[in-house]
Amino acid sequence: MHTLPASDRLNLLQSILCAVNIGAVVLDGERRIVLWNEWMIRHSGLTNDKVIGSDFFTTCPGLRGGRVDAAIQQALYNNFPSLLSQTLNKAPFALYSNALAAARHERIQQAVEVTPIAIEGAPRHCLIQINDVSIAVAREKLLREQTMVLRSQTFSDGLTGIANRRHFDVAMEKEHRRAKRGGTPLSLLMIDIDHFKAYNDHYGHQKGDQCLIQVAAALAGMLKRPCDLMARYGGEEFAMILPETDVEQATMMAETIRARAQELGIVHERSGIDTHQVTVSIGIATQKVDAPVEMEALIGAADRALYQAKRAGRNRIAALVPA
Ligand SMILES: Nc1nc2c(ncn2[C@@H]2O[C@H](COP(=O)(O)OP(=O)(O)OP(=O)(O)O)[C@@H](O)[C@H]2O)c(=O)[nH]1
Repeated sequence: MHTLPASDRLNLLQSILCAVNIGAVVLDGERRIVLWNEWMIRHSGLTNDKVIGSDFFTTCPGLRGGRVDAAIQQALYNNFPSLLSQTLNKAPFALYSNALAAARHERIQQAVEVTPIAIEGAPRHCLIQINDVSIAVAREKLLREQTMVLRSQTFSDGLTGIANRRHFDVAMEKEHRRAKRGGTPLSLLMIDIDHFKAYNDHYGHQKGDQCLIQVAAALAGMLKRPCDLMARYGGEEFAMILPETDVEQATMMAETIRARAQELGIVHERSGIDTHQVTVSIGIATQKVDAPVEMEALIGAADRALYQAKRAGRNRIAALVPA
């Protein structure tokens, strides 16, 4: 087997340390820098004549007392290697991909590994390896953002932008459970645009869509508390979940919504009412604190109340207590 003489082997090792695409720093037992490879020079701007032999924490003062410091102690004094998670440690070393990034203080994203090194006849040293994980971090960030967008799309209605039926189902179940557990009232409003088929037939589907968008935005804008939810329940029907709201408060809210929809002044020649405006009918159901019901019973009661409001002439509200 052909082996290189010791001096050539050293040269080879040095060339490898220059060529590798990671940062490599070696500290002696006194935490003095004994190796600072080309990658480190390129990305730190600190040359070997400045760093070799110097105290590591004088050269990198920002690292004193932090996780890298603890990892170095673990390696030198306890002989334990450490891998510093990128998410917890962001970018500990002042390393930059180029001069522009340095001017903007945009550090390379880093994964840092600290390993103890045994050297024959000398106190233990440690090797610090720094990997540039900027691309992986950027990709992760993009994926997270895309997931957020997808999630919000999954829960919002494509036409009106308010919560969709799926969102309603999830929120309703959560609020129903919360009301039962906390012993609080829970109200549900079913809101339906009156004579909407006639509106579509008279003005066309596109105008119908515009009407839905306008009504949805106006009604959703009336919610005041973060746990209230207005959703498109289906077609021209909306549902409003009002946690911690008793029947009197829900009735007041429904009446305000009915009036607000009419105030929008959307012309509807076939509305069947003298003012020829788009109106809504609203069914209210409230689950009382002392008489909790199944969720389906609450939704059913709101539906029946809506039907009552329609039967009574539309542009009005009706309330039912579920049993
Ligand atoms: N433009 C538009 N129309 C829709 C949409 N979804 C449902 N509709 C229409 O909404 C209308 C609902 O009609 P109906 O259920 O008969 O009720 P209505 O005419 O509003 O009558 P009442 O509810 O009894 O006052 C139908 O003509 C549907 O085509 C939509 O996304 N866009």
